[in-house]
Amino acid sequence: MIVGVPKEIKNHEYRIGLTPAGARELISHGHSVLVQRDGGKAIGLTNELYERAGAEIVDTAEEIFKRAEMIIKVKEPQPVEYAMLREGQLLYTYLHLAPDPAQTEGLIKSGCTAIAYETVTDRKGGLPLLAPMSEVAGRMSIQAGAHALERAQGGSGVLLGGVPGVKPAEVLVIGGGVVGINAARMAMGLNARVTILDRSLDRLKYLDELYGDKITTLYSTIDTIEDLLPITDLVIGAVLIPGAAAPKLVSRKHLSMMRPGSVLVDVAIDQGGCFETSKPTTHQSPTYEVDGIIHYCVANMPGGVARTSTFALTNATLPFAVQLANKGKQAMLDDPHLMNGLNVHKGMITYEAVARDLSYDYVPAAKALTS
Ligand SMILES: NC(=O)C1=CN([C@@H]2O[C@H](COP(=O)(O)OP(=O)(O)OC[C@H]3O[C@@H](n4cnc5c(N)ncnc54)[C@H](O)[C@@H]3O)[C@@H](O)[C@H]2O)C=CC1
Ligand SMILES: CC(=O)C(=O)O
Ligand SMILES: [Mg+2]
Repeated sequence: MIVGVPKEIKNHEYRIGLTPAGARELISHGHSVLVQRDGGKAIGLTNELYERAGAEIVDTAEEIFKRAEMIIKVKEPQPVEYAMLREGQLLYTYLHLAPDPAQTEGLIKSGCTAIAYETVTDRKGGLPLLAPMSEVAGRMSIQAGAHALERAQGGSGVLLGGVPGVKPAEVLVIGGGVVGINAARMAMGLNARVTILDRSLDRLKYLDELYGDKITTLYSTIDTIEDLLPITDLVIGAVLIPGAAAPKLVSRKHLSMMRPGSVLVDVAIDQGGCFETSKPTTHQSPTYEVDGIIHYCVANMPGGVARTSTFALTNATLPFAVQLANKGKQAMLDDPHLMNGLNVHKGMITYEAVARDLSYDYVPAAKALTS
């Protein structure tokens, strides 16, 4: 199969869908890999490294989309990209369709077969292709929040760890999954006081067993959130209902309960955000203020540490990429976990939460693939 890797075009997105080592693995299985010129240059993955791995360097995205049978990317296709997709072509990338009707329509119109990293599953019930970027974003969320708390950034001027004689900041992490646990670890490491909320009692039990009295675990309800907001300096939004639009857990009226200059970091923004006042921001202009509260809502946080993130992403995506290149759509029929990644096929929506949130008919993936 011909596999194409275009340069990412989202604002300050320096990740690339495949490392040179990943390209070499695909080529060793008999596939051809096309990489857009300078696609990895910003993070030291030069054209020469890809060529040494056996890949062909191609000048334009147009040529990649034209020649490749499978496109491997990082972020959801932008309008100029989904306009270039076609029926029979595989698209393997993050999609986050539920909050993005325009992209969904674009993919439907293209007729392509679109596999979303964020809904591929594993045997343990996890999301193995989302997890590495959630680890990155969870860890970054505390750095981003700490910076936004600085007075010159509009924050309240609180240092997360405090100092001897001055109390540390209160960090509230809503959602104790992969983002949540990584955020909590970083916040604890900086000596902040950490509370984690979740709706999964199993997850709260796990976190409690792991961290004991270093954190507080609480069941997530509106009451719990309202009790905590007035004493919280930094809130991390880290909830997920796979594939679905994020539930809104902090409303605009809640902002007035918080101390001015407190910070909300909405990591769940790629699924539409879990705070009512969230709107996607970029690395170029990551924060804005609503009612005295600083919001950080960067939808591609891992792009900020693109080198680490690119290696972490390819480590996770490569085994499935090899299966897809080897077997085409049969790879999904052979592996139910990969099939869970299928969101759109030949104009059909094959992921139930996306169909429900955007009011499309739902066609189960197995049926769509065999129709
Ligand atoms: N902005 C960015 O750059 C990035 C965003 N993300 C996003 O971060 C979000 C979280 O991802 P993961 O941690 O990997 O998901 P996860 O599935 O590991 O964890 C989500 C947790 O939220 C909990 N949850 C669901 N509803 C809840 C509620 N009402 N209250 C409290 N907890 C609730 C679940 O029980 C689960 O433990 C996702 O939307 C993901 O796409 C991930 C990476 C990068
Ligand atoms: C998961 C995601 O949205 C990202 O890595 O940018
Ligand atoms: Mg998006």
